[in-house]
Amino acid sequence: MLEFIKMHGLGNDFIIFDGINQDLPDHNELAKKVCDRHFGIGADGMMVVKQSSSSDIKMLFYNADGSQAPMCGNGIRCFAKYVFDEKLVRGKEFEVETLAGIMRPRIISSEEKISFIEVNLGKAYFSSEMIHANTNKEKILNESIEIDGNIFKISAVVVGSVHAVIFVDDLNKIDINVIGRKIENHQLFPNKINVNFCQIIDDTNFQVLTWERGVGQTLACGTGAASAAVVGSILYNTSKKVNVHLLGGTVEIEQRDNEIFMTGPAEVICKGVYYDK
Ligand SMILES: N[C@H](CCC[C@H](N)C(=O)O)C(=O)O
Repeated sequence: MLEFIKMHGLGNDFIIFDGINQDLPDHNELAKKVCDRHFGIGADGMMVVKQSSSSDIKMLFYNADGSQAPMCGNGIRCFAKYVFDEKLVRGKEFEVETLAGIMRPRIISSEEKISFIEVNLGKAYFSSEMIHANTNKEKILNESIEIDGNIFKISAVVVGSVHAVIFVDDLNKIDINVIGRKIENHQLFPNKINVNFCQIIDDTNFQVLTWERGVGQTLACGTGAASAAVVGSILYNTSKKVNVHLLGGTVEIEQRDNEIFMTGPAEVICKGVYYDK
């Protein structure tokens, strides 16, 4: 039996296991099983808490299909609430080691069910090499790609994880289940990519639809929202502080001192034991 907590950030939901005080089986297999919405607990992703040698604590993240991802924005807010509430870290500001480097959460308000958390996500990177993009171009910024006869202007960026950002005039015209999947698996991105369709409402408000690598459509993506905010400020000179509205709610993204800060909720759904065998 494995103890777990289920949480969500803006409807992007996760199972978290303490991997310090209990032994866990193969993480990739476990993620696939617990995230299954019919035969498992049901979630978009799974996180494991581990001890870190370089930071206060370490987060491992897995998608619902069992693949490992470097980082998750909504996930790390939930992770931060969990390790703070369980006193696995000391203080309201701490460092979390992830495969994408060190992230710095700060607990802004803390209640049993819901807390608000800011996370310093670090910098955005555009190099095609980091994105593992199949191109000679140094970066992919507002490049045209054709999907089913339609041209999309795509930008690719690393903010914790890899993201494609596509600005469109009208999100209602996007069939994300078709186009999201095609861009995720496009030959330009041999390692696949998360996909964010973005409509600018005004200088400080974006609407974003998310398609996640290894999951499918989700209600929100924190690092995707941050990617949209960064690309928007470069291409359209939008504000350095924007509210990104997603299907599951709103996250605030601020760029200051060359770093990206994400602020939003983390909410507990339930705790329980998972019968692995
Ligand atoms: N939902 C997450 C991102 C997960 C990224 C993952 N799907 C990948 O394969 O990179 C977020 O809130 O930032």
